[in-house]
Amino acid sequence: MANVPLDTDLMEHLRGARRPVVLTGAGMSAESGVPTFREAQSGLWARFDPVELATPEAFERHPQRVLDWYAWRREQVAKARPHAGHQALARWEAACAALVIVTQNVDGLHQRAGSRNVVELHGRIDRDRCHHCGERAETPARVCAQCGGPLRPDVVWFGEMLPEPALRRALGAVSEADLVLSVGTSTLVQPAASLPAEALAAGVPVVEINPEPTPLKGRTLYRLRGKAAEWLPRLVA
Ligand SMILES: CC(C)NC(=O)[C@H](Cc1c[nH]c2ccccc12)NC(=O)[C@H](CCCC/N=C(/NCCC(=O)O)S[C@H]1O[C@H](COP(=O)(O)OP(=O)(O)OC[C@H]2O[C@@H](n3cnc4c(N)ncnc43)[C@H](O)[C@@H]2O)[C@@H](O)[C@H]1O)NC(=O)OCc1ccccc1
Repeated sequence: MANVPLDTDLMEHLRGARRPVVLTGAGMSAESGVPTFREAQSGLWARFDPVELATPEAFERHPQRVLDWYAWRREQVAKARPHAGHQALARWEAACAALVIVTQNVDGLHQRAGSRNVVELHGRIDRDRCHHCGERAETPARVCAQCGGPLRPDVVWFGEMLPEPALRRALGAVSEADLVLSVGTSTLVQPAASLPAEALAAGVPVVEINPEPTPLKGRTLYRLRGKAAEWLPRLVA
């Protein structure tokens, strides 16, 4: 990848972008040691499908199993450190205050790298909230201080609606964007996956960074085959 010359057209879009939006998925955190959603099932969790564990139904049926899975993932996130790709995006934000990062990741690595304009579509794994009343838990506890309900990670589970303010900010940013990057996402989970597709439908240049092919296609799509920590530092001055 390193010696692949960068398309001049693409470089012009990067240099000229005034309202860039960067969409990130699990692949953005892979080089920081956080396994992607598809890879998260190793060792004792190998026999569970993540899409099944990350549901309100699984929590109601097997609360301890779901809490143990999140405890395991929290350890990995706590050990992880932002990589050169996260740092490049933080540098870009410092140079272009209008840059918005819209992430599906729940690990907070963008903020740890210094990025501020981060929209978290699927919540945060290092916080708890009440499964019944939604109240955030300030301190680690087993039940909600407000209603006594069970506490669970403050993430969006499959079948649950995304936080409305975050979704509105993401849709707004993409509708005003003059450049979109789609980094480390398989673009299979909705509604996040509709964001790069909408930008392409509007003829906005979209740069995809992924070592693997994804279903994303469109006239203004630039595919950069490779890894986030390798490509992003090359794209950002
Ligand atoms: C599986 C999928 C088909 N299901 C859905 O999309 C569902 C249901 C659904 C709604 N509409 C639909 C329409 C059609 C079909 C299904 C649906 N969506 C929902 O339920 C959403 C909520 C979705 C959010 C779920 N929560 C997550 N996370 C938080 C929890 C937690 O983390 O525990 S999703 C979770 O999985 C997703 C994983 O996707 P990716 O991030 O793309 O990661 P993945 O592992 O798949 O791929 C990694 C990629 O990186 C690449 N890569 C690897 N290494 C690198 C590298 N080094 N550099 C760059 N790239 C790299 C790989 O090649 C790969 O391409 C992320 O979003 C992640 O946040 N809610 C909802 O729609 O509510 C209203 C509603 C409700 C009911 C019914 C109708 C409507």
